Amino acid sequence: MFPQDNDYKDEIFKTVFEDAYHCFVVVDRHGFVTYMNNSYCQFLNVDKDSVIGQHVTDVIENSRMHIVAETGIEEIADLQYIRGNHMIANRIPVRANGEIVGAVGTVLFRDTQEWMSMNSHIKDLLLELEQFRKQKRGQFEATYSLHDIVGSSEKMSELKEKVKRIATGDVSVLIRGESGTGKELIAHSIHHLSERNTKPFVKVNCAAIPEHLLESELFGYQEGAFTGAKKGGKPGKFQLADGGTLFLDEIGDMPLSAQVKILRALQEGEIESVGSTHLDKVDVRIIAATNQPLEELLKKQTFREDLFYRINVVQLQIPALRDRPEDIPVLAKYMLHTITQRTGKRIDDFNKEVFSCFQTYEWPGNARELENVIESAVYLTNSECIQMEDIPDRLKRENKNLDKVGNLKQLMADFEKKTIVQALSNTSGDKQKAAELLQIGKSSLYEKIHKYQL
Ligand SMILES: Nc1ncnc2c1ncn2[C@@H]1O[C@H](COP(=O)(O)OP(=O)(O)OP(=O)(O)O)[C@@H](O)[C@H]1O
Repeated sequence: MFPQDNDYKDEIFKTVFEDAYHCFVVVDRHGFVTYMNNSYCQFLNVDKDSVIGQHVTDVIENSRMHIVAETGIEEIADLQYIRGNHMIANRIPVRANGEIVGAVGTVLFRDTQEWMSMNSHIKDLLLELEQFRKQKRGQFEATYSLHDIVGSSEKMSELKEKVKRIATGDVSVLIRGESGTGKELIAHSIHHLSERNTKPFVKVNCAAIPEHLLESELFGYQEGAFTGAKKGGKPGKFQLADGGTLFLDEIGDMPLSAQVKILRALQEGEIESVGSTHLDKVDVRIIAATNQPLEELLKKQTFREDLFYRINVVQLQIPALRDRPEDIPVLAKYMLHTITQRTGKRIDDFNKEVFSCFQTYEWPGNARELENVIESAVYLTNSECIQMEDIPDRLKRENKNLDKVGNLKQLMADFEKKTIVQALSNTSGDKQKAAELLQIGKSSLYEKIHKYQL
């Protein structure tokens, strides 16, 4: 009981919650932060006012608070990796009138020194455990989370919101976007935010496996199934991903024979390994990715319509880098930071001219191309700031052309015309499909076709 009829209620509350060593956070049933105490804000180095109302996954690395607020299942003494350390977290659902209304989380540590010695001990043990796990599972883990996806343009913010909404639950997701836009990164993040995040994340690159090996790669094989088969057989990616997520990258390159089997696995939850006489039950969530126009493949009958509808329950479209130039500076700085951390080089900025080149270049290879350009510049440069001579000529050429043309209106019209011609050619002249591809209305497309006399 509090002393003196709760006279000091506020002071006690302040001491227990605000200034205690323990970190406290409260989220609502959708995972949005409603309270965070001073210790937690200091520890995370965030501003107290600005965290309120943010989604907890945007504030706390690897948080599972939103999952507890959704499932109502408490998690006690769970190890959570935050800011380079393993902390011990308790997450408890809050109920009111029989319904879950949110969750309270605490991160426990007494003082940094004590924690550091305990943490290094745990780190050693975890490292050892990790080695065993990796040997056992062959590194089937999602290494990236939503925190690794840099970009605050409206398009990327909307995308990240959508990722958060669809991550929990088992709905199949189709991620679309040009090469190098970050499709794999998004797939990792979905897995990370889902209830399956303690289970394997297994990637299959459908384009990289020869057709005759794809079936055994996906579904495994039994001992003696074919000449050269391993003793004891081999599990396939579906078995390895059981309970977790299977990421089918470049699904547009999947041969028809494998498509039938995948469909059965998704519909019935059953697979048949090569040489087996029985079916095995599997429980996997499918995330597929492609940069191919699947609708075109349906028409050409190289992609099954039933499989398309099965995997296309939720679609995420990742915008090309050229369509969100405001993300380029922050992405470039982030990449520079990670590359210099890895290589130990002391380079901390870009020359202004380099930035302006970055923003006018088309980036056909998207974020991957940007990453490669920065990585090569880091190796080439002699200064602490990336200079024009450190970046490839192709980036400068586009910039010069732009200077020469000068007339922005004309330049934009040329680009629009070129893009429409390209869209019409990609869709074999189908205007409805071209409008969908360009994400504009059909009547707007007709107007532009008329305007450019196409
Ligand atoms: N928004 C982003 N923030 C940080 N890094 C990014 C972002 N988008 C992409 N990257 C980086 O760019 C590289 C390419 O990303 P990723 O492999 O996910 O692209 P992809 O669309 O799957 O490519 P592909 O279609 O060629 O398989 C990776 O190194 C990734 O870390």
